[in-house]
Amino acid sequence: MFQANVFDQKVALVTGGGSGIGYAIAEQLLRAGARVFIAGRKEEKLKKAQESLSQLGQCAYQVCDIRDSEQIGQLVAFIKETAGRLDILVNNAGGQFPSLAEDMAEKGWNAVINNNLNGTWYMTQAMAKAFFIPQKQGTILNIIVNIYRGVPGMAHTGAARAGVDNLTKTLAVEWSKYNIRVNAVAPGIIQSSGLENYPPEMLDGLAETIPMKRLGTTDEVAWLCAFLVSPFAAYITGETMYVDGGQRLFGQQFQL
Ligand SMILES: CCCCCCC/C=C/C(=O)SCCNC(=O)CCNC(=O)[C@H](O)C(C)(C)COP(=O)(O)OP(=O)(O)OC[C@H]1O[C@@H](n2cnc3c(N)ncnc32)[C@H](O)[C@@H]1OP(=O)(O)O
Ligand SMILES: NC(=O)C1=CN([C@@H]2O[C@H](COP(=O)(O)OP(=O)(O)OC[C@H]3O[C@@H](n4cnc5c(N)ncnc54)[C@H](OP(=O)(O)O)[C@@H]3O)[C@@H](O)[C@H]2O)C=CC1
Repeated sequence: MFQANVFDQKVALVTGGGSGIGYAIAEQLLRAGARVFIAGRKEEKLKKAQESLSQLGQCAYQVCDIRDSEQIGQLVAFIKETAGRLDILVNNAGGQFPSLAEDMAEKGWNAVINNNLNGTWYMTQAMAKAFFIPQKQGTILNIIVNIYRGVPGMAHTGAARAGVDNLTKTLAVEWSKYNIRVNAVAPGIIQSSGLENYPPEMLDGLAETIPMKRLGTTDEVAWLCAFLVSPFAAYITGETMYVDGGQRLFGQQFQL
């Protein structure tokens, strides 16, 4: 999408870069010249992704659970040792499970809040303190979900992602003095590995509930992400952009 040198000398970290949307984001950044680190919980997945992404440029992986501060500290050390700096953080790692609000166990609620809100925060604060604030420069991009009309059928993730949406605005203001931009992207329903976590019957007829009558692709999300972390978006901060084929404005989101 960009010329090959847009991210020359830039170092990026994509959490959840071993699959789906995160992989597509890593691919776009590499194609435009960035050096890219990917992180996730499953080594086998990361290794396979890194092998294929390395055909496009410098790519390394590290196992890191975004909920674990010790592992985040090890990731900071790894990036410092191997690249010496970080310019771009894409908080893409996340997930949840469908459940009616009244059926949700306390443990399940906490697991989803911890993964999507706390994990994103731990990673953001650690990378800002280690790199962006001392460098007086950095770009953070948070991947959330379509929260425009709430998230019926997944109240836990709606609450967690709305927290990240608001954090995006707050940090954009607080950290503008360090020349750090903070934005978010809210994908609609995207044809990616992530959808394998949902029963196929939940996906039946879903395209009809979207004005564009189709699901999005991982590239269509990644193109927007690459733009938002690029110098072409230098004056955009505190913004959440939807890439959803108009879904947020139209029709029924979930069969409840
Ligand atoms: C309409 C169609 C779908 C539209 C999609 C909308 C757009 C969004 C799409 C995406 O986000 S795609 C990405 C999808 N990827 C995932 O969702 C990842 C899947 N899940 C996980 O990563 C993990 O399960 C978790 C949610 C982060 C939780 O992991 P953790 O290891 O912390 O907890 P667990 O020990 O697994 O579970 C704790 C607790 O949570 C409850 N629970 C977990 N899974 C389910 C489930 N499938 N159904 C019901 N409840 C669940 C449960 O209470 C667990 O405790 P125990 O009962 O196991 O003791
Ligand atoms: N696909 C869709 O329709 C939509 C997806 N999204 C969001 O986009 C993001 C990417 O989803 P998608 O690519 O579709 O799905 P995937 O399930 O393929 O991607 C999720 C990634 O996050 C990683 N991950 C999850 N939890 C953790 C954790 N605690 N620590 C580190 N890594 C973690 C996973 O890696 P590993 O298993 O190795 O830990 C995986 O690579 C997610 O936040 C998702 O919720 C938002 C809206 C719609």
